Amino acid sequence: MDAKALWQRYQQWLYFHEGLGLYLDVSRMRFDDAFVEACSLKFKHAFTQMTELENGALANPDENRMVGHYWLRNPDLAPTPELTQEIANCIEKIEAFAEQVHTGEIHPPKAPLFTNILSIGIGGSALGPQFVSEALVPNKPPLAIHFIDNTDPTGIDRTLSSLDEDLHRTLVLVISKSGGTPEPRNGMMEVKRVFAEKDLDFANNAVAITMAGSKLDDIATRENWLAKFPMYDWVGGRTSELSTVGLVPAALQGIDIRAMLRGAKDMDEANRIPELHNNPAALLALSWYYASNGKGEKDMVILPYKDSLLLFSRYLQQLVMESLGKEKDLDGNTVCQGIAVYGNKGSTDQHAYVQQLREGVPNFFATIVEVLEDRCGKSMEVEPGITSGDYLSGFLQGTRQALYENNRDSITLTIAQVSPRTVGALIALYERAVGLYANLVNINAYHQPGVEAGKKAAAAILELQSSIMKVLEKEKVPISLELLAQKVGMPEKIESMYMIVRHLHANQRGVVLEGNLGKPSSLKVAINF
Ligand SMILES: O=P(O)(O)OC[C@H]1O[C@H](O)[C@H](O)[C@@H](O)[C@@H]1O
Repeated sequence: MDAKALWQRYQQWLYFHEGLGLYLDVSRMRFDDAFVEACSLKFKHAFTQMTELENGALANPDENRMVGHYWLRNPDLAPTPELTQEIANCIEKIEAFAEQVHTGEIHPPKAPLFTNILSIGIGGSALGPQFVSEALVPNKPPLAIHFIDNTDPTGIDRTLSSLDEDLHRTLVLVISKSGGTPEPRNGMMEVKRVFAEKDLDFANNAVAITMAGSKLDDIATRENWLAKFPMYDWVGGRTSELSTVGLVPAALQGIDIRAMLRGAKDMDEANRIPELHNNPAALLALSWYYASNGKGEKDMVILPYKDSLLLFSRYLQQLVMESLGKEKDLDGNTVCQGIAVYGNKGSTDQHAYVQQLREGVPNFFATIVEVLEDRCGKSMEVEPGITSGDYLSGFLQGTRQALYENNRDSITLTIAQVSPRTVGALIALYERAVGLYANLVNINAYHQPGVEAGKKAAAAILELQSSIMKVLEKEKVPISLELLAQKVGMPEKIESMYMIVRHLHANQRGVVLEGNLGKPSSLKVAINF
């Protein structure tokens, strides 16, 4: 396409939301009018489905759940007046709590103020808060946030040692929708132990964010924790950033949560317009559908040209991949759907993997995120008439052009600045695009059956470890792995047993291995009495 035609196409497809100062350019996605026409019926259906979902339909059929994250930023949409009231009350409660913490009305027993937050959670209970903190935390936040988002002992130690002397001034948020996920449970137990070692009462510093009646909820009630905030059955983990999960840590860090909610609400309104051209989420979904051939054939590379949006791709990874990565469609056909997401930031990535994007395997489409505001205030000139921000902007345009010239498609999403309002809008935009895309490919975006398989397998490994220890405790002399597997009664699990005992051996857990560690058949295993 020549420059003139491309400029026409750019103008034809450019979406602009005036209130949010948000532009979406899909002109560099090479779909033609026939493709758009062919999709229009599918979109008609998707818009209807989305309206039903917002009205409270059981849009997550397997789990028999409503899907209500859109109500969080517009409580009037909730299907009952009680829910509307509950959502509104909850936001007020969060604001009041943050205010009391900031003023010191709520304070730790041995200090006038809380100065830190330790957020313990994983998946949807970590990625949103991490993304938002990185994007929006003010320079001198009232409380500085730290995360434990795994069950990695070294990671836990590192986070705890960074808090060290401040632990007594640390507000610990334990975030788990289900309240039964092992990783945050372990994190909580490890943190509790350190509190006890320092003679601090954990309950005075602890806040639970979970569903009513969950295991975590029970613990928080029994131990009389400082505060509890509810999570709802009808909000999925990966769409929970604008629920208590994201709003409590954001408010505590001094981030304007009302502005985030407003941004999301405005975006939702734009995304309800049932016209492809005028609906930014639909334009995204259309672009994804085109690029991936409706089958996830291409990966989504997220390239924000702004350091503070670094975690956007990691946040989107869960939102997109856990929602769209499904084996079965809604009719039970095997479809193995999904779109892989990765990314980091520009222009940094131009010095890393953009080489492959430009010239290598063409298995992706890029989403370039542009932020118009370079910085708060004026910039110095690094060359006559040129600032660092001009460079960033130039690199962005250069990459977009270089990709296009080599037949690599891209979407460009532009926001005026990174603010609570635009971040709220970005979250809402992608939540809706994922929902629409799921409708286009006829899958349930709101369950995650595949995650369970890994969890069950992990639980089986821990059970196997207990069985191994029982057998070894009775053995007087070291035994081979083969004999161990026989005695445990699961010869087919010998490889897992090897991995378990090797791990125990490496961690002074009372199991010793004799022989060549790299030759499992040579090994003898015993309890180190
Ligand atoms: O918030 P939680 O219930 O602890 O869940 C945390 C995460 O774990 C699960 O494995 C799910 O796949 C995620 O969607 C969820 O966000």
